[in-house]
Amino acid sequence: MPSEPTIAAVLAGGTGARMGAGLPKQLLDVAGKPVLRHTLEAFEASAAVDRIVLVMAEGHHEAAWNIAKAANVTKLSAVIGGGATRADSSVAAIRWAQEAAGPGAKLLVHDAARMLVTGRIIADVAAALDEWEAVTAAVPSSDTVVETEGGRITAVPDRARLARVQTPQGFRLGLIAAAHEAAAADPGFTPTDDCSVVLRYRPDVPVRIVEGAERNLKVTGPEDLRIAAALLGAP
Ligand SMILES: Nc1ccn([C@@H]2O[C@H](COP(=O)(O)OP(=O)(O)OP(=O)(O)O)[C@@H](O)[C@H]2O)c(=O)n1
Ligand SMILES: C[C@](O)(CO)[C@H](O)COP(=O)(O)O
Repeated sequence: MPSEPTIAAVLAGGTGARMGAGLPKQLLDVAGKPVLRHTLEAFEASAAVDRIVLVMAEGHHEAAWNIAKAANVTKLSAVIGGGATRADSSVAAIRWAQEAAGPGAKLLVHDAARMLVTGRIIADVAAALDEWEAVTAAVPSSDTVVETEGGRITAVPDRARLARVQTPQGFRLGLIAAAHEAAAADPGFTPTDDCSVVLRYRPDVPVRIVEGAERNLKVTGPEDLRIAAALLGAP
């Protein structure tokens, strides 16, 4: 019996306002290639991924297809529009995946901005979905992280219990679709990732952690572009 497909949902639907470049940061060059190309190449190269759906800001779909073509990304099946928030863009990808595959399919949701994701992380997240329904890459916190209010520290959680969450985050499609459907009816909840949607609406489902990597950084501001270039050994 053929196994369920694995679909990578690459999210590039944001404005990139914190980059201040006036265009989506995924179109900026790092080490001679757009951020988006680095990310697409990682998923293209992964034997764990069958198809890619790219969520792209409106007005930039043609540019995205051109980047994929230049990189010979044959797994890219669709470029679709996103939403006002990251969660809305996730939902757009989930809806596309539901049309393309059954509820047992694996969906790997990834920030296009995490352009240095490794093949090992992608493979580990996909493999963990053979056993678990929800999985995320994460790294331990080497900083002490505090809770704050009004410029004052209100709590210092035990660092040993903290991790910094990355993407890809992997889900069985039926689970993440149902969790986001429940979240849509809750206007007071603005999740910053997809695992928090599962934790809130399917608390019975454990969210498994697999080892991420410090190099799997999220390109958010201008200095992240310089860090990513340095990690790639660019002059
Ligand atoms: N409406 C949105 C918002 C974010 N994202 C994607 O989610 C990832 C993480 O978001 P972030 O780094 O915050 O991206 P931006 O929203 O682009 O940046 P900013 O917050 O500076 O506007 C990015 O790959 C971004 O493109 C998305 O697909 N749709
Ligand atoms: C999903 C994420 O990358 C996990 O760290 C992060 O929450 C995305 O946040 P952003 O505000 O959309 O950059």
